[in-house]
Amino acid sequence: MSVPITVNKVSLAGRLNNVSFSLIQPGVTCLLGANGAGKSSLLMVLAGLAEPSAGEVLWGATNVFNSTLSALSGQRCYVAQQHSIQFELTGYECLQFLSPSQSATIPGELIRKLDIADLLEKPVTRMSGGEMQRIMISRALLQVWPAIQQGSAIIVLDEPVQGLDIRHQIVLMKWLSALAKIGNQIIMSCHDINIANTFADTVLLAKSGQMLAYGPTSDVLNLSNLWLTFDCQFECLLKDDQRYFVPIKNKTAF
Ligand SMILES: Nc1ncnc2c1ncn2[C@@H]1O[C@H](COP(=O)(O)OP(=O)(O)OP(=O)(O)O)[C@@H](O)[C@H]1O
Repeated sequence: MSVPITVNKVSLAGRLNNVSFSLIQPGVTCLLGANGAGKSSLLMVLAGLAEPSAGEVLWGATNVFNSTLSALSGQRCYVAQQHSIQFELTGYECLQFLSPSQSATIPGELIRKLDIADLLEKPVTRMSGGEMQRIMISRALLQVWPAIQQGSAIIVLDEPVQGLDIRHQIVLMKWLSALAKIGNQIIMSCHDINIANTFADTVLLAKSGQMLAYGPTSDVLNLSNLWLTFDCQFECLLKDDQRYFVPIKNKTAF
């Protein structure tokens, strides 16, 4: 059963200022904004990992910060923007080590969608950036696998397509869309406007720690909002009824 998320007047000292929005329906939500806009800060608050100095985050009727992290960990997972694993663990050991409550079996669907079969025996210290990213996303999804099957997981991903080649980006985003269709909430940051435009049901636009706009992707992603968000002018191209946003060279505010 899907979990609605309400962010109510959230502030985080110097990083977020009075942010409010709600995600009632399950879906893929993309958070876009310039460097330093507050995307990672907001995702950490949403995931229950950074307590706001004011305001509240509700998952259904539950105030996230009245729950313990162990109580939250079966329902929500989180992938950080940067990873640092110093140990000589294999991909398989990394999944097991970081998700000790899981059985030794890694679901075939997870292995196929993240394309990690060849990474399970490979030490993470010898993985490429994109390979490591696929293992870290797998680890997070494995943590909440039973909730994902029930359509009640909250999946918080900070720049999940960062470092992935285009094929892995598309396979991942299509899969996340399918997981959202069975009730899961996917909330992710992204620097690729066209990934958001193609796959997101909802877009949040952040600027200077505040929410500039949020709502259905087709409403929120428009040329004036993109200018306000990024200080960069875009052109909108149409092909087969699909919009593509292309930045115009030499049309930035700087
Ligand atoms: N741990 C921290 N303590 C205090 N301020 C922080 C901390 N982490 C980030 N900040 C500041 O908060 C602001 C928002 O940072 P945040 O990482 O949330 O931005 P972002 O939108 O994710 O940026 P990027 O696109 O570069 O990843 C920045 O000004 C940053 O310097």
